[in-house]
This record gives sequence, structure tokens and C-alpha cells, in this order.
Amino acid sequence: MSNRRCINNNCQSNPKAKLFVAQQSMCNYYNFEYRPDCQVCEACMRECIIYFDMIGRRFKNGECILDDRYPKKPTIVIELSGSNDDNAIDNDTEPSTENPNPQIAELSTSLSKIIQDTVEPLFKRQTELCESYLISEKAKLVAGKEQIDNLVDQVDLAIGKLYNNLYKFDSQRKFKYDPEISIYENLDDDVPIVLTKTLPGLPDDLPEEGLLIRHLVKVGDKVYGMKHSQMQPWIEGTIKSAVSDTYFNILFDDGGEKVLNYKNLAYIDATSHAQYPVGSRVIAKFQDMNIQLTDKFYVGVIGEPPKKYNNFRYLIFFDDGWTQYAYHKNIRLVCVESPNVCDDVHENIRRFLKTYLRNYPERLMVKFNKKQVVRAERNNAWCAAKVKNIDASLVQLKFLDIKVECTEWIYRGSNRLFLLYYNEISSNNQDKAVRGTKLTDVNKLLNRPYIETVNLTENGKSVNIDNRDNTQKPQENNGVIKSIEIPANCPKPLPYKHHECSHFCMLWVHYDYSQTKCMNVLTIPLHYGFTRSVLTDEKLKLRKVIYTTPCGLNIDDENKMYNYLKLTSYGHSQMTMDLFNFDCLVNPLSSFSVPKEFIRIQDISYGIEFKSISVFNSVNDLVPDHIKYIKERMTSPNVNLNMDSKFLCGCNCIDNCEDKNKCSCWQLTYEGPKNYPEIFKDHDSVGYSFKRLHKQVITGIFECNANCNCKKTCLNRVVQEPMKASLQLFFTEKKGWGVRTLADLPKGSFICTFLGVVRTEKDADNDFSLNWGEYLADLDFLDTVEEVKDGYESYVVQTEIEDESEDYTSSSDDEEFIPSWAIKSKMSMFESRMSLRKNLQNTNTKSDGKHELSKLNTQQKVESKNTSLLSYLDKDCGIFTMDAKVSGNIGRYFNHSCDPNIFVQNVFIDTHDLRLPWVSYFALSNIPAGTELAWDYNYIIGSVKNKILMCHCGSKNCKGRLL
Ligand SMILES: C[S@@+](CC[C@H](N)C(=O)[O-])C[C@H]1O[C@@H](n2cnc3c(N)ncnc32)[C@H](O)[C@@H]1O
Repeated sequence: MSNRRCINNNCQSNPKAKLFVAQQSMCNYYNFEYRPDCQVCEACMRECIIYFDMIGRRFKNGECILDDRYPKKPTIVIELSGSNDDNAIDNDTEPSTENPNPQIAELSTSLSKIIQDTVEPLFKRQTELCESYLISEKAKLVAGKEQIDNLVDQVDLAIGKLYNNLYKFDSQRKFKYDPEISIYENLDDDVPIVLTKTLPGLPDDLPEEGLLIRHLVKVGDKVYGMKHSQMQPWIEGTIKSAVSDTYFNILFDDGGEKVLNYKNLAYIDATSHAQYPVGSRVIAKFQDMNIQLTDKFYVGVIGEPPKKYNNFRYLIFFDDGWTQYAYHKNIRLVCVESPNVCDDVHENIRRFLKTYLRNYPERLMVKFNKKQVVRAERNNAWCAAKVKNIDASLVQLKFLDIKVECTEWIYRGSNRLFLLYYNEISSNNQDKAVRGTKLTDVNKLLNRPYIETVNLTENGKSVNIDNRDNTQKPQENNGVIKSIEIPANCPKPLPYKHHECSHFCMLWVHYDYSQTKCMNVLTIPLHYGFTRSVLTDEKLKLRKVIYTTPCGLNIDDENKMYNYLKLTSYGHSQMTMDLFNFDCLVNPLSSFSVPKEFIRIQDISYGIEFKSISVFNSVNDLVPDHIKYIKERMTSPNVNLNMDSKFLCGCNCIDNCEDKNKCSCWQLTYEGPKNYPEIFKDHDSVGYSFKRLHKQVITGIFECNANCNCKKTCLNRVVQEPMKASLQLFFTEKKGWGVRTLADLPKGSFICTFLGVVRTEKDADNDFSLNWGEYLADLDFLDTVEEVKDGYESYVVQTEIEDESEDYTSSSDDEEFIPSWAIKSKMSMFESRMSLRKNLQNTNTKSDGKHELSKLNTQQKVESKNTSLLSYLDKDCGIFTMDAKVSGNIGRYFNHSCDPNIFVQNVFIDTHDLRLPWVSYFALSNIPAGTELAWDYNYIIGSVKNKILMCHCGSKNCKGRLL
């Protein structure tokens, strides 16, 4: 038990032991704050004196007194409380006023004397000794630290390798396919019937793949022969005689004889040791879906081998232009074919087949959805046709603008489909090089067909090239999700007491956005007095996010939170709505953590962005090529940006733009969609909602700006604010650099803009050979609005057809079906925003006519009845292009994905010149921490001559190629 009256907290003497007045040096020894009435017991005093004696001797002998062989001073400081305290010194143990033991007193005096006598020279010497002692100790510590750092690095590296191996193993795992589930859609009443079926097995009669051997035929053999022409069925007969080595006289079963070459004879049965490879010359039974099986054999070429994708059937391109699937048993091999099978086919299909076989197994096809209305060729005219069915590589179209019902199966890669035809002519057209990404593909947005690349892989499952399961390959993950811990000293909500909320509710938490650089945005409120919890109601099967405010109030929706922030805001310290999220699936504490040794650069923006963007590379030693990192767009010398105030008008709101109907900026955003009620069905959901954007507004968003009356915290200011997302630039295995989010990103969150140098389109075109467009994006806002308008009209046609009946016949046969592309001219200077809007409202063209094929072939420009936006623009100027090759920001590193998780939005902020939107990226869905952010470049495959770019996005819907 310690003697609580002695200055030594660990005193082991008897509590009744005699006490002496403690000197200051003794208090120092025991780390006790000196007071004149301090006491020390004899034993402790002795310990002190012995220590000081030893110190003194070392000091005198010129030895360092910091040597660690000497006892360490105790470090715990416990103050004795005042006299009223329980621990106060008892009256019966009054401090002794007697002198200590004379021997000790002598020692004490001699110690003081020694110190006095020798203090000067010895002190000097001691200082030197202590200094060198400390230096050597420091060196030891530094060496130790280095050793520990090395060890930590090695551990990090080992962990990194472990992750790699773990993910590699994961991605190499072989999965067994579940039985396939087929969904049969009942077209008549739109009720989908879901049936399960097991995978179709290999047909019994289908031989293995292998070397195809053609045996010789001889007199007396049964054969099929081309009795009439390539367009007509081949007839069964018998070889009557051999005219030469290659010619035979055939006696047909239906009468008549003909001398035929080997190439016009086919074997009588389907027995073959091997499957027929693609490009084999065959005859096959042609089956018209509308009629019965004809049982007649027509000549053609194998286009696809039997695979699971096509239900183990062969795709046959018939010489007469039809395309159909056929089972092995319904196909016969032609006895001989030319080294180049295209020499044997009818000239009708020769060109097509040549290209097909050259590119096989990669094929461009149109991706359809049922009920889409498309343009397809029929009887040398472009006709509107509705998609009725899709069967592997074939699409069944029902032609709409002909009186008699007519459906036809067409190969999805045929240029009888307008989309492919147009793609081909535009890629042959050297005038217009496709340089940049198309910021918005109206076709996809409006669920119109688009072109994809399809490849038949070895396992028989048609997968798009390089298909993987996830957008971000696990190897590229290289990190783990950790949960962020909010420091314990952060303010916490007070217990709720009834009160009226005011700025006092938040004042005490001292919120200051400038201090949040290193915080993930959704954790900011949690550092400043808020807590967020997810409540689960088992009964209602409901999960709900609740924020508790610093004053203890519980808030469960965005409206209430907005009102709370408004009431409690003080000066500029108001929290914004994008710091909060009420979606249970988003976890503000999720953080993607990567091994530190792969961080190559701490901040690619070198302090330009509010949030630093680290650079991570675990694949190789590369760092990104140097670019000038910019925060605002730049202009090339020949671009004169018109930042005139007439291009920018602001609102006069004094209510912080709360009443959207009164705010002229919100109204500008609303105005565009009003013209397209069929596309923007829910008018109220257009544009930002509490600083998030849930759906693209093709007609643009107009933010409040420098000319506005409202505060910086108004809800119509999003893209103009500093970047808040926590991003990382990382090296992917196949796509170069990419960007990922380190924190959960809620749907609709603004991510960043895409910045570069504004150049004229012409200027960018001139550079095409050097810079084909890798870091270019056309500011094609006006183009897109035009396309939407065209799309809107086709959309109306589509709905009308569906609403009326299946038996649609056009009432306007003589009206021309004008493809929007054919009437487009270059756009340039735009007069004024308001006249654009007016113009959009007044325009209502009809596009359900018919276009003669010949017109399209000659690329005749057809005058449109449509008053185009383009007519307002100066023909010479053209649109602008953003070039981020040399100067740019993080936006230049986003890769493409066929299944994107971010989208592009045109936003007008510093000018209302419609050629100069800010290209901005938003989250398309909730994006978990660690996920790569990728958008759809909307490149048109095959549109850049001699440029093929395979897509490695790895998504399930991957189209295989970027270009
Ligand atoms: C705008 S840059 C994106 C950043 C680029 N990865 C880098 O390293 O700087 C576009 C280029 O990235 C590559 N890329 C983007 N997405 C890709 C994808 N899905 N598959 C393959 N390459 C891709 C292509 O080389 C493309 O030309």
C-alpha cells in the first residue's frame, strides 16, 4: 500500500513512517509539483539522494548522465489534494521539523557543493556528452523506423500479391451454367409467359467438328443437282454417266437429263464425319415460317456453325438472298467448291459474302428489341418495319407500309437494315471523319436499335468479344472496402429537448467546408454533429435512413433535411444537400483502400482540385503522361468565345430559387423538355433534385449564374461547385488509365466536368491523323437536340402503331421517309436561346413516308420541310470540339463501358451560347466504392476508316468493339 502522504506515488513505506520536508529536487525526481509543505518519507528520500549522488559522480567523472542504466523517473503524476481531501495528511502525523539523519544531511550538502564547484566546466562537458548521446539514440531510432517501414512495405506488397492471386483465382473459377430460362413473350396481349427449359442438347445427328472429306461420286450414285438455276430448288437424280473428270450426265427423278459440273452436284444424304465449316458450299431445305416446310433444297453458303447460341443450327446465306437457320439433317454438302467459295455464289450475294467471310467470326449486327420500328429495304425501297421476333442472328420484321401483311426474317448484319447501310456509307465517306465521342446517343436513350459486334466463341455461347462478368475486373480491384471510423472527439448529437430550430442548433459544431478536403463527402455531416442510422421495420419489411441532427432531431427525408439546413444555416457555413443521402443501399462509411506502395502520385491535379486525386498503378511502373491540369476550359487561338452578357441571363429570386416556377433559370431547364412530352413524361422530375440529377436532360440544364440574385447555396448550382467526389486514377490491364470512386456514390451525384481546349471542328479535323479523337469530345448539344426531334417523330409513329392495331397501313404513301442524317448540315452561330426554343415548338414534321432506295444510293440531299435549328447558324463556323489531349482534367481519363455507370449532361453556366455547354458527368446508379467509372462513348463501330479498337469494358452487354 502506498504511503499517500509521501511525494513518491509508489512509496512502499509504512504509512506511519516518519516524514521530512521534501526539497524541490526530490519533487522533481518523483515528478511531483513542488509545494513548500511537500513531504517525503525517509526511504524515498534516501533513494533520491543515492540517485543524485550517482548522477553527481557521473557528472563529476565526465560521464553522460543520460545513460539508461540509471533508474528511470516515474512518469505518473498524482497531485495530492488539499487539506479537506480524504487523502489529506493526518493531524497525528504532523510533518517532522527535525533535521534528517546527519549523515544524509552531510551527503546532501556535499552533493550541492560538488554541483556548485564543478558546475561550469562539467556542465559544458555534460552538454556535449548528452548531445552526442541523443544524436546516437536518434540515429538508432531512425534506423529502427526505416526497418519497420521496410517491413510494412513488404507486408503491403505481400498483401497486394495475395489480393491479386485471390482475385485471379476468383476470376479463373469455372461456373456451371444453370438450366436456361427462356421468356416467351406473347405479342398479342403483352403478357410474358416464363417457362424454364433445360439447355438444348447436341442433336444426335450432329457430327463433331473436324476435317471435312468430300468423297468422289460415281456412275449410279444418287445426287442432288442444279436442274434449273441457282435461284431454284435442286432436284434429286442419278448419275447416268461421266462426261469428263468433272462433268456428269444427271438423270433427274422428275424427268429430264442435264450435264452438270461437280460444283452443281450435292451429296444425297447428310452423313458426314465432320460439321460443315463456315464458308462451305451447301444446299439446304428452305423453310418459310409462314408456310409449311417446303422440303426443297436451295443452294447457299454456311454462315454460322451450329452452337448453343443458335440452338445448334447452321446459318445459311442462300444465293437468292434469303437467310435462314437449318439443322444438320436438312443440309447437303455440294460435291466440290472453288478455293474461294465466293466465286461459286450468285453475284447478288457475292460482295456481301466476301466481306462477311473476311471479317468472320467478328460481325457487325443491329441490336433490336421487340416492337421497335425500324427502316429496312423491301422491293428496293426503305420501308418502316416493326420487330416481331429475334432468333439468334436473325430478326423477323413486319413491314408496315404495305397493304398485304408481310413479315420477313432478315440477317441482323444485312445492309438491308438502314442502320447498317448508313453506317457503311458514312464510313466510306471521307468528308466527315468521326473524331470524338458522341456525348449522347439518342438511339440508345430512346430505345432505338443500335449496332453491336458479335463473335461466336469456342464454347458455343455467343458472347461479345472479351466478355467478362464485371465492369471492373477483379484483378484491377486491388484493394479492400474498409469502414471509415469517425474520430471519437467529433461532436455528437445532443439529447433532444423540445425547441424551435435556429442557427444555434448547428453553431456549436463549427462546420467549415474548407476543412473537409480529406473527408468522403457523405461522411462530412458525421464529423459535424450528425449521426446516420438505418432503421429496419421487420413487420413492414421496410428499411429507412434516419439522420439525427446536432440538436437531436430525427430526420427521414430530403425535404425535411433541406428545411432544417435552411433554418439552421449561419453565414456561409450552410451544409448542402449533396452531403446527405437517404438511400439504405448507400454506405457513407464505405471506403476503398489500396496498398500504399502502388500510389505513384499523391494528387494528379497538384492541388488544383479541392479533393486530391491519387494515382495508383499495381500493373507496371508507368505514371500518366504529363498534361497541363486545368480547372477551367481553355480556348485555342482561333476560337473567340462569346461571353457577352446577352448570352447569359440570371434570375431575380430572393427565395433562393425555391419556387422553380418563378426562377427564370429553372424555367430554362424546363422549357426544352416541354417540347417533348412523350420523352419527358414526368415533367416535375426534370433536372436537379436536391443537387442530384437522376435522369439526363438532353435539352440541357441551365444553372444559376453570376448574373443571378440568389445565394451560392441555391439548389440550382451543382456543376459550378468544386469537385466533391473521392476519385482515384488507376492503371487498368487493357484500357490504360481509368478512374474509380473511393467512396459510395449515390445515384445522380455530380462527379466532375470534362475540360480541355475548345477548338473548332475544322481545326480538330485537320489534326485527325495525329489525334484521331482519343481525348476529343464534340460539343454536339445542338446536334443531339435535332436528333431528339427526329427521334421524337419516329417515336410518335411507333406509339400510334401500337395504339391503333397490328394492321397498320400508311395513309401517307406518297410522303417521303426522310432520314434525319440526309438533311443535316453543319451548324454554327446561334442567334439567341429564346428563338431556338420558339423554333423547337413550332416544328412538327411528319416522317412516316417512304424513301426510294435509289435516292439514298445517290446520296441526294433532300430538302426538309423541317425548319432546322441549323438554319439559324452561320454555315462556316461549325460546332466546337473539346480537346483534352494536352490540357485537361480528370474527366479525360474516364473509359468507355457498354454498360455505363455514369452519364454526360450538358450544363450551361457561364454562357447561354448553346455551343458551349459544360460537359458534366453524373452517376447513373448507386456506385459502390472501388468501382471504375465509365460512360458510353457512343462511337459508331466501323465509322473511322482503318481503325479498329476492341472494347475491354468487360460488361455483359459488351458490343465487342469501340470502333
Ligand atoms: C478518353 S481516353 C480514356 C483514358 C485512357 N484509358 C488513358 O489511358 O488515358 C480513351 C481511350 O481509352 C481507351 N479505352 C477507353 N475505354 C476502353 C474500353 N472499354 N476498351 C478498350 N480501351 C478503352 C482507348 O484507347 C480509348 O481511345
